[in-house]
Amino acid sequence: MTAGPDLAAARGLLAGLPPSPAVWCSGLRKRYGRRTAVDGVSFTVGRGEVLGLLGPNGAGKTSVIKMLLGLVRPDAGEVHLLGRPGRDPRARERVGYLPELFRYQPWLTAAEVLALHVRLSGAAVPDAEQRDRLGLVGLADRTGDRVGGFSKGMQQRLGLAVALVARPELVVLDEPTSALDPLGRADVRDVVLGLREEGVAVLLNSHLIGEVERVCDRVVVLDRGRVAAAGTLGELLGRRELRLRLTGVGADAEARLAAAGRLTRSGESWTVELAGDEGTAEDTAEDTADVPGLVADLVGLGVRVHAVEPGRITLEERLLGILRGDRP
Ligand SMILES: Nc1ncnc2c1ncn2[C@@H]1O[C@H](COP(=O)(O)OP(=O)(O)OP(=O)(O)O)[C@@H](O)[C@H]1O
Repeated sequence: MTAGPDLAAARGLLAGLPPSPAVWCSGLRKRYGRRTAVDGVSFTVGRGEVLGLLGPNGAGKTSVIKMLLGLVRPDAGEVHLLGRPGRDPRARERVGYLPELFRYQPWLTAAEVLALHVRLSGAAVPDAEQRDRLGLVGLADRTGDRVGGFSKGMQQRLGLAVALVARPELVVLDEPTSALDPLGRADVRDVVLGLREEGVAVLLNSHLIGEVERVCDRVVVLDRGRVAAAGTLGELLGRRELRLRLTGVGADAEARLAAAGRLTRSGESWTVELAGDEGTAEDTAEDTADVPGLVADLVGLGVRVHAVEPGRITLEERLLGILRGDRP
């Protein structure tokens, strides 16, 4: 008896399935002494997805990240990274990690730190590509300088280059912008968006909610070691709105407004709830609805348009609501 045809059939079936998620964790639990830091946390990060981990100080974010990466042993729960069990050291081969706190050997230059990490990872990354990574994080003109003389922000940029240098399929960034100036934060935002375009998954732990709102596809909110909320920004923040101040609205114009979405009115102020909106907050309402077309139609119907303003609640407002226990 040969196993050939069965094996081939099984391979065929597997090949037809979607790739395993970049991160899959279930029932993660961790106690430190009598304190429960993480209490039954489960979530996934899809391939090429940017997931934001949010929550107040001490919520368990860094503990979860360390359990995912095998740096802290969970008391319970399971982890799979890129389709391999977390216990398997090969699971971490294609994972880049920027820790919250780290220090590189101060006597090494930035290029040497990168070369060292390439060697540790076992990946074959040519020198030119390593230099590119330093350029990407804004250190192109400091490659030959010793890390001991780097500012905190420059060290964090180098940490990001280290996380990215071995061509990871999953990048875990624990507070990547805590030491960065606004320009540096914008750079990291661009780096994360670039990774998503390349199909690299990113798990981002950040207290800068605006940053999370701009780059993340989905968000997991931790509170006292548990998942307090999870979902896409569209799901967490609700539908986007278009607020208009209009005069001279006749029946035809009102019908045109109602065709764009659910309509409410208070005097001259009209609010249209835009339908079918699941994008990141980077997109504005104008991206998902034909706002110029709507305005042109209204003007054509004799309406005077005084103001048009896209809006919805911010992630910060929603996060505070979740942590206070408000219903969505
Ligand atoms: N090594 C440790 N020993 C004892 N307690 C710990 C340890 N690491 C974390 N804790 C505790 O676990 C809880 C969660 O900590 P963790 O660092 O995971 O939170 P966090 O959400 O990352 O917080 P922050 O936003 O302040 O970085 C806290 O109560 C913390 O005191």
